[in-house]
Order: sequence, then structure tokens, then C-alpha cells
Amino acid sequence: MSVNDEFCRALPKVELHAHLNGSISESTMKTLTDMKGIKYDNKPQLMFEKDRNGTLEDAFRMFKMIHEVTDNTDAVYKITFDVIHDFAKDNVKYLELRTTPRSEPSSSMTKTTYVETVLKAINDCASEDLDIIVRLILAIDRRHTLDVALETVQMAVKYREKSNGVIVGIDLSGDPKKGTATDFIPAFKEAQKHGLKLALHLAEIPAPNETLDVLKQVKPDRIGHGTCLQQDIGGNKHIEQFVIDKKIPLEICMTSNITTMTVEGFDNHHFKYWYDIGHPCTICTDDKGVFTTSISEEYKIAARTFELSREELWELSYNSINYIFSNNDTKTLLQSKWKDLKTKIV
Ligand SMILES: CNc1ncnc2c1ncn2[C@@H]1O[C@H](COP(=O)(O)O)[C@@H](O)[C@H]1O
Ligand SMILES: [Zn+2]
Repeated sequence: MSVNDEFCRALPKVELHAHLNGSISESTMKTLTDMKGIKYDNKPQLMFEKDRNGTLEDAFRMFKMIHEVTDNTDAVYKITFDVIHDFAKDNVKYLELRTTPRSEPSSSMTKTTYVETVLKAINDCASEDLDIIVRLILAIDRRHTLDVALETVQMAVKYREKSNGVIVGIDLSGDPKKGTATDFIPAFKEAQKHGLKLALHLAEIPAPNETLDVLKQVKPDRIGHGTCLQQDIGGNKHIEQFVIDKKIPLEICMTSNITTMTVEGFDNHHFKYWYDIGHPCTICTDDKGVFTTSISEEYKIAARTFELSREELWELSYNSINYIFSNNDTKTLLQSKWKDLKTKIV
């Protein structure tokens, strides 16, 4: 049987690359704008309309506007709670959300209350019967300074303890056209020293020198996007070979790349190359709200574009369990859940 919407929804899934604020749904956006007394009639400025392309600049303008709506702890609680419910409804059984700690003087929200609020929403969801495990990655924004990055790592260490291990890692994200990833190497090393995992946006746009430096000096646990990893430096495929040799999993965000035009068309997406050589890849949404997608939709696009069967999609989803930032007990639990569900859906 061929792959259809129903199959992709029923497939149990792992989501490892989802930015909290970029994952806001239209209905949460409506509620939050109502709470602030803003008239919500501006969807195209906050989220891409389906199948409409733009640029990375457009996406970053949208994040800025979404941040204006989530500028207080009530809103941060609501968005976290709703995003977890959205993913649970889409049959995501294990979710690693990532977010950049943010302070907002207008509402007296501090980075501390921001992180505590996100953790509280995660904790409250865990006491519901949602059948989803949620972990948190704190993000370093490449537009910020090394000091800010070190502060983020410190918060991750402190709140990993306080949250009983809900925080699992550190991300590097933010506008890839700004800042330099290598500046944050001391923060990445500090995170590793404390046993935190690293999921870094690398090569979302061509940046071979910083990509190779970061890869060699810290060897991240996963790479976000990796769109331009196949570039040569001095005629040698150093970067690609390094990623292959070290088997660093790639977080694949197809709709995000096509919409921001960092990849020209689904047919040309680098997923095909890496998948065909058997490299670890996991299908992700990036920002399901801003890019008007869902993880089920991303699986469907992969199947449609690259002619993957139900069995192949199931494998793709099952193998993603290997790349999560949680312990072997959690992996075993998820693997047995997948096996139980397999006979019902494949
Ligand atoms: C499109 N590709 C992308 N490339 C790089 N960084 C991205 C991104 N998509 C999202 N973010 C990062 O996530 C933030 C929003 O979520 P949080 O406020 O952290 O929850 C953005 O401001 C940006 O720093
Ligand atoms: Zn991302």
C-alpha cells in the first residue's frame, strides 16, 4: 500500500528539531493576540502561507513578531503547553523542543522565569495522559555574545539538575548570515564538559570554514540542516568526509529549506544524498508554525519526493530513536512502543 496522509499521521514519530516560538500554531497565535488585545488579521506576516516561498530574512522577521506576542510568562506557558499538545496529537512520542532563553523588560520576564515557565509547562504536560516524552534543549543565538552563550550553558546545567534531567543539550541557532559559529566554541566545550549534548545549526547556508572548525573542535552530536556540507575546501571534501566518518546525524528540515530558498525545490534536497549513502538522518519540522507544516507532512513529502515505501518511512522513524539525547532506557522504551505499533500500521 502506498503512503498517504493517514499512514503518516498514524506513524509513531520522534521530533528532534523544533524551535518553540517557531512552532506556534495559528490557533495559539489567535489566543495570544486576543490575550494582548491585538487584532489578529495579519497571518502572512507571522507565518508563510502554504507553498509560498520567501527568504531567511522573512522568517527572521516573523520570529521577531512572534516574540512580541510571547513577551510574558503567561504566553510562554501557553505556547509551550499548546506546542506539546500539537505534537502529541500528531503521534510524536518523543519530542526535543529547543528555545532561546529570553528576557523582556516590558513584562519583567527574565531568562530565569522564561526557562522555569517552559519547564513548568513540560512538567504539567507530563502529568497528563499524552503519551509523549518531552525534553528541552537551550539555544544559543549566534547574534549574541560568547558571554551570553556561557550564561545559557550555565542555566542548562543548573536546570538540568532542578528538572531531573528534562534539559538535555545545547543548540546553536539564529540568523546564519549573522555572527560566527567559531566564536562560541568555548561555550560548546563547557557544555560538553558538563555532559550536555550539542545540536548545532551548521552549513544552513555556505560557510565552509566555520563549519569545519566547529566540527573538528567540538564534534557536535547532531547537525541542524547541514544543507551545504558537501562543499569543497581547497578541492577536498573535508567536511562531508568528516561528517560521514564520525556518523554525525543530520536533522532534516525540508519545508523550512525550500520555503527560505536555501534549497531549490524538494527534488534537489540534500536528504536524498545522505539517505542514499545510509547516513543517519532524522526528519524534522524546524518551525511548524512559521513554515505551515507538521511532522506528518514532512514524512509525506519525503515519501512523495523520493518514492519511499511505508516500510522505509517506518525505518526512518524507528532509526531516529538512536539519535535522541536521552538514555538507553528511554531508547528501549520507545523501540518497544514502535514495534508494538508496527503491525497495526505498516
Ligand atoms: C529557519 N531556520 C532557522 N535557522 C536558524 N535559527 C532558527 C531557524 N528557525 C528558528 N531559529 C531560531 O529559533 C528562534 C525562535 O524560537 P525560540 O525563540 O528560540 O523559541 C529564532 O529566533 C531563531 O533564533
Ligand atoms: Zn532550526
